[in-house]
Amino acid sequence: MAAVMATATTGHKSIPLTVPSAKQTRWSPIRRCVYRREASPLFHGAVGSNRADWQSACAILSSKAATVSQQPPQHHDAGGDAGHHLGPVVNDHDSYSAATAGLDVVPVQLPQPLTIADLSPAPKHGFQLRVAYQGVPGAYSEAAAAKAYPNCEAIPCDQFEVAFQAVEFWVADRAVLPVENSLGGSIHRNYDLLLRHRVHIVGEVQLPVHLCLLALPGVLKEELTRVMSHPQALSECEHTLTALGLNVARDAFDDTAGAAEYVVANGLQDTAAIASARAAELYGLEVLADGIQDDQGNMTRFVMLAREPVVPRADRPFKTSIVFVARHREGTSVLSKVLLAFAIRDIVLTKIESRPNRQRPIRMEDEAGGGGGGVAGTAKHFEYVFYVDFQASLAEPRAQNALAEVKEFTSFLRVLGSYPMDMTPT
Ligand SMILES: O=C(O)C(=O)C[C@]1(C(=O)O)C=C[C@@H](O)C=C1
Repeated sequence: MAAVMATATTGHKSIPLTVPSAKQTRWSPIRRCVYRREASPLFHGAVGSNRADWQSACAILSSKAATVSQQPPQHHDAGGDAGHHLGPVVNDHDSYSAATAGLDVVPVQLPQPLTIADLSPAPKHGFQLRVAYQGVPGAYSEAAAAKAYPNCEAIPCDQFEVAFQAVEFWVADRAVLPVENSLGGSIHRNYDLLLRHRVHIVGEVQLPVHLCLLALPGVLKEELTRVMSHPQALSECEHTLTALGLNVARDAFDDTAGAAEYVVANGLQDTAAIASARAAELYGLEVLADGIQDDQGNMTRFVMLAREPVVPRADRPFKTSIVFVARHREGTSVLSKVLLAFAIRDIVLTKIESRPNRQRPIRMEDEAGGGGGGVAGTAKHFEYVFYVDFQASLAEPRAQNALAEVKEFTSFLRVLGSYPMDMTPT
């Protein structure tokens, strides 16, 4: 599957562009895509509708200016034709045009995912907040970015880590990344990356995830031999897929919208993608089934990341996220001591996650309870890094006192962020 992912998301490279507007859209080269004429209702009023604005605009915003004339994809050299401000058309899979031929779609330019190679130097930009997300346009993460920062310039990234680095290297002002889903559980990769990167959680956003089964126009459900999507999305609808009679191969892909794009790019008549209705619009697929998530309340929680923390306040509901490693002498009882530090102060814990402590994955303990040396009768404990979210602001003395106590039991403690809770009605 790795090869599949590489083709879809890293086959094209971003090229620096010269644009007359304030922005330098390194992440907005041209590529062949398909696009329906209707603008998405998701993103309102964020960009002008003239062609130059549209070409210099970001992923999300370009959808607003969707009414482009039917025209073949154009080829330009970077910096060649200043009047067009287009990067080169990247067409390393000519099957794309074959696949789209005959479909009721028009070519469109969508931004390319930022790759690790695109991260320096930081581009100049105007006034819009630049928000990095993982995936391609039409991904749920793009919708989460738009919900978190309604008029933002959304920057697609091909990997979670690239989105982290985009913020660290000032290519983006924020990143919006998924951390957990109500059905599929935690997105562990992002927990691990939170520890490795010097960014702060400055907010959270919860997004209802409405999954659709998408296929090329004319394809029937009965013809499908494979569905592909982000593993999280596949796990969110596994029972419904079976109930729909789709006991077919399920292939993992980098992101939901990327899977949709891949189906179109390769003209796959026997493969469906599980992705958003917006991805169907963007890439010209048909919705075979709508709302196929196993639970209608399916929800993904994203965190907003920035270089600087927000100042904690006590006048509205806040959440605080911490990560810690137990002190060895506390042994395995440290977790209960930490939990008690919150419980006695009436602080609600909303989430606990444990991840392997890769610095020291195993701890030996002999029968007497001390450090063992690999002799007979030595217990081997897995060592963890614990992530805890609790419902209080760092501005509150009870939270400060709880953390002071937690510090006693831990060899490492970091506050990942104290930030406003997402209180938007579902
Ligand atoms: O693939 C996407 O569209 C994403 O935004 C990623 C992601 C995830 O990582 O959980 C986000 C929300 C959905 O729950 C499924 C997938």
